[in-house]
Amino acid sequence: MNKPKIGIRPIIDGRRAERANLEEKVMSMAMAAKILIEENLKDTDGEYVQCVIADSTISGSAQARDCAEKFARENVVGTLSVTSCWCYGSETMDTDPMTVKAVWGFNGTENPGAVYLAAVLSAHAQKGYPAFSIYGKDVQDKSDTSIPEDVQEKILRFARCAIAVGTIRGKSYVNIGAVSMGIQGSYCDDNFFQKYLGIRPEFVDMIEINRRIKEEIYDKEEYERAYKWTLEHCQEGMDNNPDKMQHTRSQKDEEWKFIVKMTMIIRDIMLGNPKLRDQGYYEESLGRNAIAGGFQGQRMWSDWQPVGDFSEAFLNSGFDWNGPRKPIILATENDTLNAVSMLFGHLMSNGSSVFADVRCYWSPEAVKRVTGWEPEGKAAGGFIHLINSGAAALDGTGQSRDKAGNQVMKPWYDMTDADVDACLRATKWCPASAGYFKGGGFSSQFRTAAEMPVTLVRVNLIAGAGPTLQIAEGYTITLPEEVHQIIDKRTDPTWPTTWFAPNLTGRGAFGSVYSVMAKWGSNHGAFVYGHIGKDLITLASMLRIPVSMHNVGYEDVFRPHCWDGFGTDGQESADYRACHAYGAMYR
Ligand SMILES: C[C@H](O)[C@@H](O)[C@@H](O)C(=O)CO
Ligand SMILES: [Mn+2]
Repeated sequence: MNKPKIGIRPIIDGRRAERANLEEKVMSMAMAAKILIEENLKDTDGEYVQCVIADSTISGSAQARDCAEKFARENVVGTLSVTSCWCYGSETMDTDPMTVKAVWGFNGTENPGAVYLAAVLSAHAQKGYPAFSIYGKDVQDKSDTSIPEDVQEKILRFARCAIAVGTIRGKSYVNIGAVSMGIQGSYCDDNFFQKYLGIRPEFVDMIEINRRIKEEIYDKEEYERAYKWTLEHCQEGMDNNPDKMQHTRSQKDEEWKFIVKMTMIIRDIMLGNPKLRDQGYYEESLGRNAIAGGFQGQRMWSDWQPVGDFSEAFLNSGFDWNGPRKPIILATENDTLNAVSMLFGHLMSNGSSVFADVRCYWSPEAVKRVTGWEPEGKAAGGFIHLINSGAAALDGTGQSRDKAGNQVMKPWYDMTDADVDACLRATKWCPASAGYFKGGGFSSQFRTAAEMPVTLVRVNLIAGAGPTLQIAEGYTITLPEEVHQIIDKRTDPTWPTTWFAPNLTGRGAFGSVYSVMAKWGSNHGAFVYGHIGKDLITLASMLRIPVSMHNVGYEDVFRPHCWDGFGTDGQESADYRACHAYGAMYR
């Protein structure tokens, strides 16, 4: 596979007499940027991102063409033009409308790279090609070949987000089933996926799962292994159903077998499986080139078949019976917009995304009234109950540990056997709530028992405004045991619970926890590990999705330079105007 790459364009003054001493400097900047990216940035496969450098320095349009040809062959999705000197803006710039662009101008004054930067950015702005501006805060000596820290951060953020744009381009979104319970996000918007993300939506009827189970279209050797592993590692939890609604032991035993097969089948529908080819199922073996998908579940499935919770929970986790593996994004209730939220979070963290109902704001007063406990510390302003109706990536237990022993959620490729074990031990599988889910199955029950920095994300579609993004950085918090029990039991205690306290800024949407909840765009959100709001803001600007609400500091907002041409004060409204002016990336 020709993976997306970052292309580096060393730019130079065309006057050969002048450039002799510059050639080396500009090439050394290109090389330094390549090394920085290749040594620090991993893609979602856990592989280091690759860069290509133009075959020659670029002083004008002939060399710009040669470079563009090379980059097209190499699947370059983001271009970083670098220079330490004055060069000719509109003659050297990258004019390929499909690449994401940045320019790094060396901050020195002998041969002013930053003057080129300013000039070429004005050309980008005037021609309508958004480009990110990178330029160090402090003047460097001409002989200094190091990349200052502020420049490093910008180069890496640009590269991470550009690679994400290239990773999703040309992939598919697989809707398994149709619309769940009238949830609007579950009406897959073809226009949004195709034009904003470059992703092709596809539909597969849920009956396909039954067909593959009935006709045994799955890898039987893997199934035996997966089933055995499941019996050993997945603890059955309490049956919360009234006695007469409980399924019998033998029904439950059959349901376990069914849900393991169903998980493999959904994965195979999305990604394919060469083993199916050996069984004579060539078309099935190909899969659907999915980057994400969703499962309708309620109601036409869950009214008579085991719920999809086991499948959704494991596919979204950073591991399964085969050990650590890349999360396979699968939205609950076919909420396509939450799937995109999960996808964005995954692309920025290389870890799992946890799907959740944004269910309830617990004010400090309400907590006190119901439990007698006065919230303190991070809970002092109240908190939000994140709880999906039965499925969540097991990474959300917060049981993985970093080297220092802190509880974290990790990029999947850093997960150890001990992490996997700990996540499994913290999860119970409770028979699904029979009132809601007549077909049985098992819900993943856990509580996030860790204080972790996380970012809650949601993509919305707003008539008149188009797609928008909401970002809330904050912390998962833990509550005193008794308090947790009292308020968790007010809803379905067989579901996975996370208590979330967003970081407050004292202003606007982040003036209070209440306001964060009140302004959330839908019943769902997805959280990932870390405070990745600044990465999401950069990614959203590349895809021309305005951010309607965020709690990231002004200094950390990094968008294409021309965004400032739409206003530098009220960042949100300038973002909307810029996104509308440039429009979706793929027309
Ligand atoms: C069981 C219920 O139907 C839940 O699935 C429902 O509250 C939701 O999750 C809505 O998003
Ligand atoms: Mn829901």
